[in-house]
Amino acid sequence: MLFQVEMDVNIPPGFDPEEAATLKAAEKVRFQELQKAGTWRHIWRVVGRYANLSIFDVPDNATLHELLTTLPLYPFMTVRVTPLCRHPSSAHADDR
Ligand SMILES: O=C(O)CC1=CCC(=O)O1
Repeated sequence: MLFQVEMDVNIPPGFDPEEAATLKAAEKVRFQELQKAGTWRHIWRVVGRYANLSIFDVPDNATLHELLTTLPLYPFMTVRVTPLCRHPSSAHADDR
């Protein structure tokens, strides 16, 4: 199942910069694992915001929930999820 996921990251002012850097590095590592696995299919920066717009490919809602809530930056994120399905005009066989 495909999902559009928009993540806004809000690290509060005054948060320890070293801890923030550690969390960002851990987030990148987790992202790269999930990208290699084909689970985190796409990511784009949202212009002008500390936010990304991503496409996830996961078996079900519960898997996505587990995955998102265990991301290192999750405690600082506002997450919006939009379930997607294949458009009848799509030429991409891997859209599901
Ligand atoms: O920078 C972000 O939008 C948060 C994030 C998600 C994956 C990653 O590497 O950083």
